[in-house]
Amino acid sequence: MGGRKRSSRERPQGGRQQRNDRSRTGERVEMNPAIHIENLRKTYPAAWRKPAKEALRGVSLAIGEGETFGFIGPNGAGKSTLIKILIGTLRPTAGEARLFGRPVSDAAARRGLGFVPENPSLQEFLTPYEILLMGLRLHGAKVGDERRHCLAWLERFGLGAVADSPLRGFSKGMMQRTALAHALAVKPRLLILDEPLSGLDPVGRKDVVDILDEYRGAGGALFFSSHVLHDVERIADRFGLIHQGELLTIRSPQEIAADQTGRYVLRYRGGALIEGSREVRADIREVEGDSSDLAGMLVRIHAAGGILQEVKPAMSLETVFFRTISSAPADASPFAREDR
Ligand SMILES: Nc1ncnc2c1ncn2[C@@H]1O[C@H](COP(=O)(O)OP(=O)(O)OP(=O)(O)O)[C@@H](O)[C@H]1O
Repeated sequence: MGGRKRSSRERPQGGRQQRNDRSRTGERVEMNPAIHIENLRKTYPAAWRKPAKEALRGVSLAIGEGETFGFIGPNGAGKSTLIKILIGTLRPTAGEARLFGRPVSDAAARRGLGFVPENPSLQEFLTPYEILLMGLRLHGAKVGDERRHCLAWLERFGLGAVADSPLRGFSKGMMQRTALAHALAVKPRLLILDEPLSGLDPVGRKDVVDILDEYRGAGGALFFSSHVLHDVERIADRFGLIHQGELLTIRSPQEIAADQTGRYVLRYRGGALIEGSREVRADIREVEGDSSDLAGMLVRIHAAGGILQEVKPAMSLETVFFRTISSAPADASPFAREDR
């Protein structure tokens, strides 16, 4: 942590120390990127009354040191399968996965890797402090005063007051925050997070996004999965969309934003309904219009006695993203409704 924070515009895509090598997918990549995946396939074998399942169908991807990559996809798309292969707990059926140039089957590849699964299961008789301390020792992280280091991270995640209380009785969000603190405390050069915000309340989500943004600003590589684009769009340098085991597209937030249609929704409170507006909740109204008419809409809302609450693009980023890579109508988007 620490160090000067860079904005996503300052940061080169693909992370720092980029060279002009090209992968088979045509991306500029480093010699030893944080993650390198080549034509990865995974088929779960058939089981009793269950046919074989092709969960990954030839995924190729390179993520540079210092890059933040969001892996987005609906339920069952293959996100967790790919993450399990990356952390070495699942063997691919075919293809190759490397961390910092080493095959994931090599234990040394995982040195400096911080990982948080979707539903972390932590030993309930341990305290958050003990969990973090174990992580430091396992990773051989050199931090000076271990207790102070661990407590600083626990405080960062709002767990300072319960640092020495057994995890028994912790809420799902507190477990998630303990697991995230554990992953960050080991000073990882690569963080892999499966649905890092699941189980967190809105305040917890914002805190975690801020902490991840800081980690990313200090140059760490981050690979996270999510089915909610909205929460994590701020921190990713690139997003990959996976659907039915195939990586359909990779885009930057800037490219996604450029795909917006130029139509906006203005939400206002009170006053009268203006032409084209509709009441979405008691006393809350929305009107949609073209960006060229934004000023006009504001004037009409003001004249009707309304108070502006929000201006947002007419389509959610998730809808734009999905439309970009698919001819499916927006309504058929398989993503979580949370993002709307
Ligand atoms: N152990 C398993 N045996 C058989 N099929 C599996 C197994 N694990 C996952 N699958 C199947 O593989 C596909 C991909 O699952 P995966 O868990 O990777 O998706 P996901 O994108 O992480 O989904 P979610 O967002 O719901 O966690 C799904 O169809 C799932 O049912």
